[in-house]
Amino acid sequence: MSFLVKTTDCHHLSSTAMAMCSSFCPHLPNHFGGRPAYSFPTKPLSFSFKAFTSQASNASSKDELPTRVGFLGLGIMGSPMAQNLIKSGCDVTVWNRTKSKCDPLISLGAKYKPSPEEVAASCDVTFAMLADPESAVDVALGKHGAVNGMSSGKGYVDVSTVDGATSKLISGHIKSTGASFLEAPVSGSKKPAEDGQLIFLTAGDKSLYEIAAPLLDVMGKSRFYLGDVGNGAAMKLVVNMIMGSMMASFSEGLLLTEKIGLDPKVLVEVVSQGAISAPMYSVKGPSMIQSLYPTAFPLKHQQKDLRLALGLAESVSQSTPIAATANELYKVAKSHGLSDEDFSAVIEALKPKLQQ
Ligand SMILES: NC(=O)C1=CN([C@@H]2O[C@H](COP(=O)(O)OP(=O)(O)OC[C@H]3O[C@@H](n4cnc5c(N)ncnc54)[C@H](OP(=O)(O)O)[C@@H]3O)[C@@H](O)[C@H]2O)C=CC1
Ligand SMILES: O=CCCC(=O)O
Repeated sequence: MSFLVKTTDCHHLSSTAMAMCSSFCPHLPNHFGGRPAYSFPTKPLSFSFKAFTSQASNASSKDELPTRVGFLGLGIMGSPMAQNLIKSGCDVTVWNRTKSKCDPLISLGAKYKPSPEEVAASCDVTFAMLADPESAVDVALGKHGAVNGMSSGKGYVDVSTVDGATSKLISGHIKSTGASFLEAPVSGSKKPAEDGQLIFLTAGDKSLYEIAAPLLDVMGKSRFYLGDVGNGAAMKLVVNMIMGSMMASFSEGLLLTEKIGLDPKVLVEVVSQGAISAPMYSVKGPSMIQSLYPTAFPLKHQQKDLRLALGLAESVSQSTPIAATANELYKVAKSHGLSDEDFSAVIEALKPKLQQ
């Protein structure tokens, strides 16, 4: 396993890597320049940019470096991620099931293709940010799916949160075309996506990881390479399993505080100063107290992640009673029409009117 955190400059990158960054996205050095400093021990990245271009069916000289990036799925996460790629100077082609969501990106300079197949065919690296396993499979492998546009020298990077089996299925089909596959689900929500501060949990073809690294660095603050396909998906599910339980527990605390006559706003402040402090509590607590749930991470996706994490735990006979209980609460919240609210709306499932 290896990981890398964004730095203020590109001094940690080899000159080859820098050349590659600039080739993907001409404005990358400036983009890196404004970021917060982190230092970390990491192996120097060895980019195989030339190797990649030599495999590309449409790259015949150094002047035709693979600069074309596809983006499939422009929801809460995909839109800002694609937007950051465009702003950093990448040549981005977008597709979304609901076409109108492409329009703001087209205004920013993105190209549009009417199917995932056509995006993949016209791009060197194609990202997919889709709702769930079903949509990830549909877009990759369905009629006019991305797989039909893939070929040797191209790469498919699935950043959706899915289970390992789904990721392996997609990987198998993509690789059968001669293309490379990387799973790269993200930790971090709407605001980190807007700010280019996501955390990528990647696994799959190491060569594609290295090729995609400058693009991941435009969209994120750090990236982990975890080995075989399935490991990135599994890590993401474990993280979100913990998060779902934390939110359910926090919800109980807020409601109990209020019921015993204490001020839940004070609870949020106390929690923020102690060992269990987490940005999630400080960010979401004040709106939860007002019963407001502006959507950053849809509740339906949190429940999907708990469901998939429970399946993962089951597959290795690991007991996860807390996550299982939390999952039930999210299911109750969903059944009361809260699917598209933020996942912090799970607190509603603990209020008497919803418990009947
Ligand atoms: N929001 C968050 O905070 C985070 C979300 N994630 C994960 O990222 C992924 C995307 O999340 P998010 O952007 O919030 O979700 P959204 O619900 O906002 O977007 C989902 C995207 O998937 C598309 N889609 C859904 N079903 C289909 C289908 N059958 N065929 C084609 N496209 C489909 C939607 O298209 P359309 O616009 O047409 O509906 C949309 O582009 C999920 O896997 C989620 O778990 C990961 C980290 C954080
Ligand atoms: O999958 C969603 C994760 C949300 C977050 O990490 O804040």
